[in-house]
Amino acid sequence: MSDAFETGDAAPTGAPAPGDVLSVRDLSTRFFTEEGQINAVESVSFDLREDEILGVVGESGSGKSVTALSLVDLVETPGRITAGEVWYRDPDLAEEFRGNDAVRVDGDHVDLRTVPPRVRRSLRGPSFSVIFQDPMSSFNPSITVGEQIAEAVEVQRRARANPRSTRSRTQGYGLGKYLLDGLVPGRDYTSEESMERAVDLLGQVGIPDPEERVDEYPGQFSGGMLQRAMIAQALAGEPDVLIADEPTTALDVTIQAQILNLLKEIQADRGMSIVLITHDLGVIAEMCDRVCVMYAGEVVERGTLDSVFEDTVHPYTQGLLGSIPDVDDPQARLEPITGNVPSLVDAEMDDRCYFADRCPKAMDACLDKPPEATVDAAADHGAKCVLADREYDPADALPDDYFGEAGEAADPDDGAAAATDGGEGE
Ligand SMILES: Nc1ncnc2c1ncn2[C@@H]1O[C@H](COP(=O)(O)OP(=O)(O)OP(=O)(O)O)[C@@H](O)[C@H]1O
Ligand code: NI
Repeated sequence: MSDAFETGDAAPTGAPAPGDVLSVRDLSTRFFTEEGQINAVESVSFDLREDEILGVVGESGSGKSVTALSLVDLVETPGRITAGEVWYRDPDLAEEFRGNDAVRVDGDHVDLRTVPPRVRRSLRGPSFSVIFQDPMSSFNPSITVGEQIAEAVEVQRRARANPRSTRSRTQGYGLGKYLLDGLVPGRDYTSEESMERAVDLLGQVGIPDPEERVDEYPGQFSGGMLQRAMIAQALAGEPDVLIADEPTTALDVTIQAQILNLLKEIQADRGMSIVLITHDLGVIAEMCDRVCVMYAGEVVERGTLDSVFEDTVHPYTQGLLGSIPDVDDPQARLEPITGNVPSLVDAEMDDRCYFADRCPKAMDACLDKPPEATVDAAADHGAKCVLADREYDPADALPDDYFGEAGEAADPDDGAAAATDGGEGE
């Protein structure tokens, strides 16, 4: 046991367990903008277990994507990870850095925040892969889909032959924003073998006639087919962890279901772990083993799907659950959570439960920031809410107008956008 966790307040979920592929501890990511410091991710902790799908859900602007980018070290300026640990299980990597004073190693886990950036980059593809909402912007339109997948295969092949050396230099356009520092892949870059593998992968993700489609350009693919191609590309490196950020949001409902099924199959066949980001609790219910609910940059409730859905503690989670369309009664009125997502500008954030101003059960006690309380240890269920420890008593409710005008219509697209001057550092 290293001293890596002797960092003051106890991380809610402790040291990484052997079955955790990823253990995130107190991760914070900030954007330092002219409007001030934006607390996009605030002390987030969770574990990703072997062979599971972990859902991350929350309204727009709750920090889901920035959390994903933080995991793969792709936060761009003016953003920066300001605190926390990202423990990744990799026995070889752990062995390589054991005894290195600058790198935190714990058993088979390595804190990726402490390894050299070159090593972190080298893990994208073979260890982590990311798929995004919009496959169109992630493919280079002037290179065939096959070549772009073959390039990802090549990257992986070279990485195997030459661990942690030049692989990032040659990473291609395929995953666009993600495999950043690429040269333009071309025929001379992609061997026949890797093209064959690309055909193979396209077949595996359910693209008909892969031998022909491999030579087509991204523009010739439908949105659903391109999303499949993107998944094929993400699989090229045979990653342990697949991070899927709203992978179906841009697709129509039938195609959405197909892509989600595909992800589920892939997960089961390969025993990989998936972080599935969505704003749709219905998708979470279909897909996930465990769930993290995010609000205003924080994980406000997390645990096994059953426990979080059945013994819901946080009124925010309850609100999200209340807004799932009922498949049996699609005409039923949904109840959106009223009010807006809060500003994440540091100077504007009160030191209280961030949901209190929208919460139907806000009490005096909510004016202090609630730590994460255990709801059900066996279900790994915790909530940052005073209701984890006590029953709601209407007698304790804050006056209706406590936070000013209540009952504004929910508008998930604005809210966090409102920013003013006067941000200050930590
Ligand atoms: N480049 C940036 N500069 C400044 N602020 C940013 C930047 N990127 C993200 N943010 C802020 O970080 C916060 C979290 O954004 P994030 O994209 O993670 O939300 P999300 O939960 O993924 O939302 P959505 O469901 O809309 O994708 C938002 O307040 C956003 O404005
Ligand atoms: Ni997002």
